[in-house]
Amino acid sequence: MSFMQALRARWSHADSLVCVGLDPEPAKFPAKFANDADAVFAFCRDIADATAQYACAFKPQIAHFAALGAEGALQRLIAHLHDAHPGVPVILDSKRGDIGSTAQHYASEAFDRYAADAVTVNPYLGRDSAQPFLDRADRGVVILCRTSNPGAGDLQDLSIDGRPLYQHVAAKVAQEWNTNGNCSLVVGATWPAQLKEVRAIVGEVPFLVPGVGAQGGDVEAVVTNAKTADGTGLMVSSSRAILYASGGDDYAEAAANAARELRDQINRYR
Ligand SMILES: O=C(O)c1cc(=O)[nH]c(=O)n1[C@@H]1O[C@H](COP(=O)(O)O)[C@@H](O)[C@H]1O
Repeated sequence: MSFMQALRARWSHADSLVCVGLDPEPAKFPAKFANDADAVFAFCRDIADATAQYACAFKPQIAHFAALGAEGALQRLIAHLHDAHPGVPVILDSKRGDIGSTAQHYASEAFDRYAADAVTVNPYLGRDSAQPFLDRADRGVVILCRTSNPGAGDLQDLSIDGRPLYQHVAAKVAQEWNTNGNCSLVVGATWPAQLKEVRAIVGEVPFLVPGVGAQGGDVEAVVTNAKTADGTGLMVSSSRAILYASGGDDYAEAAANAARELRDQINRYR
């Protein structure tokens, strides 16, 4: 099953548009992990197992593992996600982008080494830099469009031919890069007006929407501005607000509650 098929099936079967972000920060782990040499894997596994029923996707963020020298834990975690939760697609958040000959290796890293179903990609180097990812028709390519951070507009809002750069990215991806139907776009939850504008440009192309929870994005505004006609089209991603909902022994239960509450809040506006 392709990433897009899996995502659509999951939206429907789990009745959820929640993407659970897996961004391990050992300093925030509960005390019981203090002497656990495999804490990064064990903590993320516990969170994933507790939240899977509320998730349309998982999104491990690679820098959180690589900075700790924990790439092996990331590899085992993704293998565990596939084994234990086979219907839930995994998006590797690595925001890659480089000349084509190097990008091939980044695509292989995401899809062959880590066995991710989808990967985040930075489009700044242009079409040939994204091509090795786009060519993997069964995998998802999640392309940065209007990011959630405060400085998103520094470059993404620069006006070119009368409209901002991020709108050019949206139009190019939807009309030219999406020949395999495997593209989605990152648009931050912190920018409701831009969510609406991009939705109007790209039709049914799915959005990855980070920025609810710790970054303060408004769930109602996200869903009403960015859902598709059938009330789907979104992977609303939250990491810290789920992962660190409790610093105590009830961390997994608290994470499950946070994911369920986010699902329910989203579903109120679909
Ligand atoms: O591509 C992403 O996932 C991403 C894009 C973006 O515009 N903003 C953004 O926050 N992210 C990622 O989404 C996650 C947000 O984490 P929380 O703010 O803790 O929910 C982090 O892993 C970020 O790297």
